[in-house]
Amino acid sequence: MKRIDSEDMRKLLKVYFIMGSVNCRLSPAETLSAAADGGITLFQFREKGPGALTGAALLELGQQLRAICRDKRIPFIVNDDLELAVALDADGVHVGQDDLPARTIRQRLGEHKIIGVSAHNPAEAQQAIADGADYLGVGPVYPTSSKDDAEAVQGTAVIDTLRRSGLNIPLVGIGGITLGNALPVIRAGADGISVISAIAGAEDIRETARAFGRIIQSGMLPE
Ligand SMILES: Cc1ncsc1CCOP(=O)(O)O
Ligand SMILES: C=C1C=NC(C)=NC1=N
Ligand SMILES: [Mg+2]
Repeated sequence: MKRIDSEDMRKLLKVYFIMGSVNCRLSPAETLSAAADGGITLFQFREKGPGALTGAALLELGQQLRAICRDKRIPFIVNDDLELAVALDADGVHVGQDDLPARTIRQRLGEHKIIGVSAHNPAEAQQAIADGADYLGVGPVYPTSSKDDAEAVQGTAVIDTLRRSGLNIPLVGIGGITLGNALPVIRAGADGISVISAIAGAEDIRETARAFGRIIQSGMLPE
């Protein structure tokens, strides 16, 4: 089996929804189903922060969300936890700079699984690419309240800098992204946007996900 093609990876990154039980207004299952009906292109199960589930409850929620993604034909990514990803037969894993290196994940999961790595500068980006990452998560682009240990807010300049340094790897922006500020992230060179609260906390989850899709699609069109 070979690695995912980068153009296919770019398509998956367009509207990349991330969530865990602590982020949801409705139940996680209702939230994910509505986001999926709104056309999200990729999902990441990220059970983290105060009140996050652990043990059997974590596994059960993961199985429930994995089943929804299988049903809706949306690839299912697990944040941080390689063993949970294996237990849930996830399509991939996303790791930060303080998690297992992508090289180790690749050896454990094999070529056909998706590996994403958080990067904040060209050096971290280059290392992730050398380690076999399929995409980078770059941010926080704007202030966020969904990650209590987020690195410094960098604006869209961080994406611009990575692209100007010649990096062509599939890349998604993340951090405080809303319908109102998503387009600059695309204009700076991201292949898509990654969102927790703007979708999970939305009044109308399906319509909000759909609106992100329209913005990304329109933002991609040449002027
Ligand atoms: C996981 C993560 N990594 C950088 S910012 C962030 C949280 C993004 O959440 P939100 O979209 O609600 O700002
Ligand atoms: C920290 C993160 C950065 N980027 C992505 C896509 N997911 C994450 N969990
Ligand atoms: Mg992490």
